[in-house]
Amino acid sequence: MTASATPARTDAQLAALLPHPAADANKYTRGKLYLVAGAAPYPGAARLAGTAAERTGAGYVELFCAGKSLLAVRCSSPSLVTRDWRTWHPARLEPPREGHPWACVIGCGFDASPALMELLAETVRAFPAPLLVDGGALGLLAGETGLRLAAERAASSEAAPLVLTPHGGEAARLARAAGVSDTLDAPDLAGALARAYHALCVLKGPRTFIADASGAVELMDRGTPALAKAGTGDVLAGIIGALLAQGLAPRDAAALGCALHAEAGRAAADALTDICTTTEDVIAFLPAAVRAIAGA
Ligand SMILES: NC(=O)C1=CN([C@@H]2O[C@H](COP(=O)(O)OP(=O)(O)OC[C@H]3O[C@@H](n4cnc5c(N)ncnc54)[C@H](OP(=O)(O)O)[C@@H]3O)[C@@H](O)[C@H]2O)[C@@H](O)CC1
Ligand SMILES: Nc1ncnc2c1ncn2[C@@H]1O[C@H](COP(=O)(O)OP(=O)(O)O)[C@@H](O)[C@H]1O
Repeated sequence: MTASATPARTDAQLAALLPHPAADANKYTRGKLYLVAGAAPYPGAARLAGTAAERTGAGYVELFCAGKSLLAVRCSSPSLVTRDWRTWHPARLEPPREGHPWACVIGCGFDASPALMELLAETVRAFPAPLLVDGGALGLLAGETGLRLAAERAASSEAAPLVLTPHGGEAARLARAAGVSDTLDAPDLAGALARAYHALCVLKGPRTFIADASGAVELMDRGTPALAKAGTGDVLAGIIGALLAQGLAPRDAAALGCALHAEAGRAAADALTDICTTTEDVIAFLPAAVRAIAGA
């Protein structure tokens, strides 16, 4: 039987979640996003996620990427603080201080290299604040080791939340690894993945379903086929990551993030046509999305 998804939230409900900065804000109180992304073949994915996070209000985005991606990202996005991911050691981080929220996004532009499995494992084990897993890292998570790491994270005393943002292909891999039927309807599949991986699951597609392990599923269907372009998923990961980094609860960050992403796609398509909209345009039209939702 298909789980029934609750309808998308109203703009007024979403507007109440927008993280406007306080008058006395600084870049750390606005929220820090650690972004572990961009293997050598995919520096663009790291840049897309990072700049989308900056546009969504994160005060500080620190990007850890492959040595070979460093120069490309640094030259194209000087405001991203960009480091070699061999210096990423989440186990050495002290938990964030009160009023200085953090989050981490890992996996945009990951390939299947075994060294990246170690990076992912250390991050799932030790990152002490909300963690979003996207892109190639979802393929690495899809296996016995990934299932065990997710269960251990959920059982640890801090139990900082885990968020997964698979597209249909990534969801099928996660499902196979967990013994979940990948023929389930999307809302049921999202719920089954949430339970199997002890996570909030944002199952992306023309209609996006946000499910948690309790069985609650929320529908977001305000997108546009103009969003069917390489890299728009990396943009969504950066947007939701920035909202988590600003202290929103995972369900709220996912609902608002998906709505902003969809609305930015619509605003870009209105201005530039559904044919000509590029992934970079989706980031450029995030202000229009914020205005549309804030004006509700
Ligand atoms: N600019 C950059 O640097 C960019 C870098 N990127 C990075 O590339 C990495 C690989 O990510 P990826 O998504 O390109 O490839 P992969 O995970 O192998 O999945 C593709 C397979 O899944 C299947 N599939 C089924 N349903 C699907 C669906 N709804 N949506 C999409 N696919 C669906 C599909 O099968 P098909 O439908 O063709 O039968 C196909 O065989 C990742 O780290 C990402 O971050 C990209 O974001 C692009 C911009
Ligand atoms: N036809 C469509 N209608 C609405 N949204 C779409 C459509 N196709 C794709 N999207 C959205 O675009 C994004 C694509 O993400 P993903 O497949 O992960 O791209 P990538 O891996 O290239 O970054 C998702 O947020 C998805 O919901």
